[in-house]
Amino acid sequence: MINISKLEVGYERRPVAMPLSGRIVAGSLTAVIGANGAGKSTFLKTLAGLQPAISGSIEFSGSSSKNKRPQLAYLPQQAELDRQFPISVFDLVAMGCWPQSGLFGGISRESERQVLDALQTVGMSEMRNFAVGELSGGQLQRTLFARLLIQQAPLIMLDEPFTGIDSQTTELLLKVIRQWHEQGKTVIAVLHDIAMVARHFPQVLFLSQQQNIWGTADEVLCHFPHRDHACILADEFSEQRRVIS
Ligand SMILES: Nc1ncnc2c1ncn2[C@@H]1O[C@H](COP(=O)(O)OP(=O)(O)OP(=O)(O)O)[C@@H](O)[C@H]1O
Repeated sequence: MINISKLEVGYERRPVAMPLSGRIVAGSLTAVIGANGAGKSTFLKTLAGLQPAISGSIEFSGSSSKNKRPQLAYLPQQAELDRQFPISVFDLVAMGCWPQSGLFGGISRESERQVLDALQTVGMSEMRNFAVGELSGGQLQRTLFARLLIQQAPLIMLDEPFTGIDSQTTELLLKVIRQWHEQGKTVIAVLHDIAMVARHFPQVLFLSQQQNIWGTADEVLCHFPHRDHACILADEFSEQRRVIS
């Protein structure tokens, strides 16, 4: 369980969104939505401990040591990745074993098998010796999901995992997310496609400069008259069904 209280996220003491309070229940599947610049990525980075909070608190309960961030797997936006880093698909996925193997340790037979299994799950087995720089956006995203798979973290955070990704890859990766959910992992994903959120994400957090709304998909998405839209525009939000701020 993650308890969030009066959390302000932003840069150089300047908040980029309204203070946020709520909780993320263990095993839940949450979409974070909002217009461009609403603070979704900043919120996710703050939750992951990659960005300091301006004020408020984030408490993790249920992990072995009280209020210690549990092991988490974080997928940044593709734009933040260095595609030219000289590494093969196999080695990029094997980096997910570092917590077990250490930075300079070779990977065990068992880890090697896990890497190959993960590559198979995302349909990248035959490209395992390709350099990452040679991959298409969809192939790179499959590879990064394979790395998330072998990290075996109970908490998974995904920042716009489907932006610019082809529909076949999106369907495959949505299946991986569904499996994580069935295994009881907590998954939080920043998304833009409301129709996809409505279909696949039971919990939704809507961030905006004016207010935040957090609840079930029905509670939150009823504010959007065009639930079949593929993107969220700030002026699409309907005030009439306001629930919480
Ligand atoms: N490193 C940074 N330093 C200062 N301001 C930043 C930094 N990164 C983002 N911002 C600003 O913080 C605000 C929120 O950015 P953020 O990336 O969290 O929004 P977002 O909701 O994820 O947007 P998008 O949907 O476009 O990815 C924006 O106004 C952005 O310009």
